[in-house]
Amino acid sequence: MKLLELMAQALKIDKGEMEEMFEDGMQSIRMTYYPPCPQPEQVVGLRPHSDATGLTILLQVNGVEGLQVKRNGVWIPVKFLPDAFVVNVGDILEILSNGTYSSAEHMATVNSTKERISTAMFFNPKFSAAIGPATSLISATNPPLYKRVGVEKYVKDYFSRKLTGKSFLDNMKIENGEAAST
Ligand SMILES: O=C(O)CCC(=O)C(=O)O
Ligand SMILES: [Fe+2]
Repeated sequence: MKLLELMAQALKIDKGEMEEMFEDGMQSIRMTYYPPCPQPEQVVGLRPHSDATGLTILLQVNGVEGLQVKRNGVWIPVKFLPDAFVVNVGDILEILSNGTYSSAEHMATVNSTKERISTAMFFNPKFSAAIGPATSLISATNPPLYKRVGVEKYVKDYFSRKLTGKSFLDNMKIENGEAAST
């Protein structure tokens, strides 16, 4: 919550609005085991995606590298730092910040000799909240770029789609001329 509050401060989002969304929010965890593969270039560990979350805190448990982040269209391997977490901005934070923050597109590769274990902790708004650009940010000069939907619908829609890169987030974008409240 502290991290989210500091982000609200940096983004000039009303602190109360951030608290209202994320306090008593949903948290989940995914542990992934990537076995070694003799031909790592032939397989994908975890295919390219952005997390649909607010924030993801990732621990690369056994120090084996494999995480890659897409930046300006190029895949960049993330260096392993002992005793450090990787913090990923998720789609919900991109929406909330009305695009000021961009959710991180990432993937995981496998290693030819070493197994790899990662633990991702996902921080999400509470089920009764709505996901949309922060109302404290929206003005005539900063119109909403994303739709507003209830968390329940957001989660249902997310799990009913095939995930490729950031395609789910594209679905949340307001097309030119489309009403902001849909
Ligand atoms: O294993 C990793 O480093 C990435 C895991 C991940 O992106 C996820 O669980 O969403
Ligand atoms: Fe992820």
